[in-house]
Formats: sequence, C-alpha cells, structure tokens
Amino acid sequence: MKRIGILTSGGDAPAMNAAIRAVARKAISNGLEAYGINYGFAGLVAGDIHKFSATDLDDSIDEGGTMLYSARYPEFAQVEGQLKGIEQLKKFGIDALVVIGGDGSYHGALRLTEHGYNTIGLPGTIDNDIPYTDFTIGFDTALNTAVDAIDKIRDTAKSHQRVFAVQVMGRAAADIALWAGVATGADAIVAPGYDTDVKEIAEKLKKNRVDGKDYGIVVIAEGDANSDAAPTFLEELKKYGDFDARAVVLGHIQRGGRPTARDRVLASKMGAYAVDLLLEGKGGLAVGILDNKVQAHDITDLFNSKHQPDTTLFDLNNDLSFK
Ligand SMILES: Nc1ncnc2c1ncn2[C@@H]1O[C@H](COP(=O)(O)OP(=O)(O)OP(=O)(O)O)[C@@H](O)[C@H]1O
Ligand SMILES: O=P(O)(O)OC[C@H]1O[C@](O)(CO)[C@@H](O)[C@@H]1O
Ligand SMILES: [Mg+2]
Repeated sequence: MKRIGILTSGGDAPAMNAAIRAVARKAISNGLEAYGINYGFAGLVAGDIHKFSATDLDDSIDEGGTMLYSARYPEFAQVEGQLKGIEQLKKFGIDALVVIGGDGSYHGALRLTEHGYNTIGLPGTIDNDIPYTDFTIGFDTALNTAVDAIDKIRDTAKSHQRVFAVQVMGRAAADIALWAGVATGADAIVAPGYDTDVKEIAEKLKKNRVDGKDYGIVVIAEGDANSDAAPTFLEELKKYGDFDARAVVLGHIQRGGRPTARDRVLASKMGAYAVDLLLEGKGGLAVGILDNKVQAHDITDLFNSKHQPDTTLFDLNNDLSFK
C-alpha cells in the first residue's frame, strides 16, 4: 500500500481537521502518501483530489470546520456514483480511503467496501449517534458549546424569572440533550424515547416558583434535523400555566468552533489507528472508542446495531433537579 485518501462527509464536526491531520501525518511518517479529497463524496466522484504535504497540515489542529470541506451528496446512494468514485481513486493510485463522517457517510463507506474498495470509517459527527463507539469526534466540543450557551441563557432566565426551552442538535440521538441537561442542572430534559409529560413539567416549574426558584431551563432534543421541537414544547407548556417563556434554538453554533482538547486527542488517536490498520493490511472497518480503548469493528456490524445513549443521564437529571 502506498497511497491513502481522506475525505470528510456530512455535517462538519469540530476536530475533523485533527483527524485529517492524524491520518495524513501518520501515513507520511510511515513512508506513505496522503491525498485529500474535497467536498466529501461529491468531490470523490468529481475527482477533486490533491496530495498532502506534511506542511499542509500545520495550524489545523485547533481549527473547527474541515479543511477538506464537506457535502451532503445524496447522489452517492446510486451505484453509478460509487463506481465512478472508485474509478477516480484508482486513477490517482489511491489504495485505501478513510471516510470521516457520521452514520450517513458510513453508508457510503460500506458501499465502497462492498464494491471491494478498502475503506475505513472514522466517526466524525456532533450527534454521537454511531454504534460501537462511546464518543464521536466533535461531540465533546458541541456539548461544551451547548453548555456554555445554556449557562448564558440562565443569566437572563434568572434576571427575568423566565422559562427557557433550549433546543439542541443531535437528530434522533438525544446525547447532546442528555449530557447538556445534566451539565447545566436543567429542570427537565425532553427527548424522543424518554417519557415526557408536559403537564408534569409545568407542575414542577410552578412548584419551583412556590419553593423559591422562579426560573426554569428545559433542554429539548431536536429529534429531527432543523425541527421546531422547542417552540412546540412551549405551546404545550403554556396550556398548563402562565409562563413567561422563550424558546431558543441553538442551531449551528454547536457545529463550529475550536475543538476541545478531548476531541483533538480522540481524533488524533483514531486517525493514527486507522493508518495502523491499513498498514496491517486490514480494511472494511469502522473505528471507535469503547471503555477508553480505540478499536475497530467490521463496518457491516454497524448497520446491525444501534447507538446506545447513556440512558442513566435522564433519570439522574430528574433525581438531581429541583423537586
Ligand atoms: N445510503 C447511502 N449510500 C451511499 N452514500 C450515502 C448513503 N447515505 C448517505 N450517504 C452519503 O453520506 C453523506 C452524508 O450523510 P448524512 O448527510 O446523513 O451525514 P452524516 O454522515 O450522518 O453526518 P451528520 O449526521 O453529522 O451530518 C450523504 O450526503 C451521502 O453522500
Ligand atoms: O446543517 P444541516 O444540513 O441543516 O443539518 C443539521 C443537522 O446536522 C447535524 O448538525 C449533524 O448531523 C444535526 O445535529 C442537525 O440536525
Ligand atoms: Mg448522521
């Protein structure tokens, strides 16, 4: 094996750059060549491919976004595009591909593997919705961004005795909501798959007022991309009481920004490990971290399994919030 290709796909996630850097640097330091592919699978099909020099990767470890750009390119679900992508890789003499992205991108990686092209997936998504890994690259930064924002919102909530419903990203996965809820001491977490009784939350917020806590924070998991889960929750909440309430949809601020040290280290470990696997002649794998150990699973396994959030966080939050 001589040449490794790298692409980022789906929503950008903090520390994708650290992952790109790790794959490329590890490859170069092992005498291989590293090629960057711009714009995810769209750039792969178009042949937007360039060779990395070691210095191209300077100054990238602390940057959010992705220096390889990203794309949502649904056309890659068609066999024609997948074969065209493989043709481009062969044209550049690239022997194996590292795909950094979320569950959708893993479908693309799986298709390439099924066509016999050696591909390794790294979990790069803020959503933390990938099976066989406790954490995805970017989740920690997004979580800390959400926590920072909620802490700021709390200042206004307290000053104005308001209830804020704060909607966080994560699609169907509730991880950002669960972790951010516990980390900010939210009065309630509302997330798909977890029992929510809006009336009960309203009663709790009203009792809080009587007991001396005259503001509220409810963290809402978006459920679907770009949903209106928080405004919808507030409409319902207002049926059960006279609340001065506001909905805040945190949105894409959760995707950007300087990656946390934890995300940078995770990305560096995973990127280097992917190259180790390729050097051992392995492929068709998805890299993850389980119990603090970086490991790999057959990429097909991922589609027979479902990401398991830390469900204890929901009950923990209920136990710890003001009663
Ligand atoms: N079934 C599929 N077959 C081939 N390629 C796919 C498939 N599903 C998704 N992809 C490719 O992966 C890309 C990214 O997928 P998606 O938009 O779901 O984001 P993701 O990788 O899950 O990341 P995130 O959820 O963090 O945004 C798609 O735009 C498409 O190019
Ligand atoms: O940037 P877009 O395409 O609007 O997608 C937003 C979605 O992407 C993510 O940020 C990452 O999957 C989700 O949390 C969010 O729902
Ligand atoms: Mg996804």
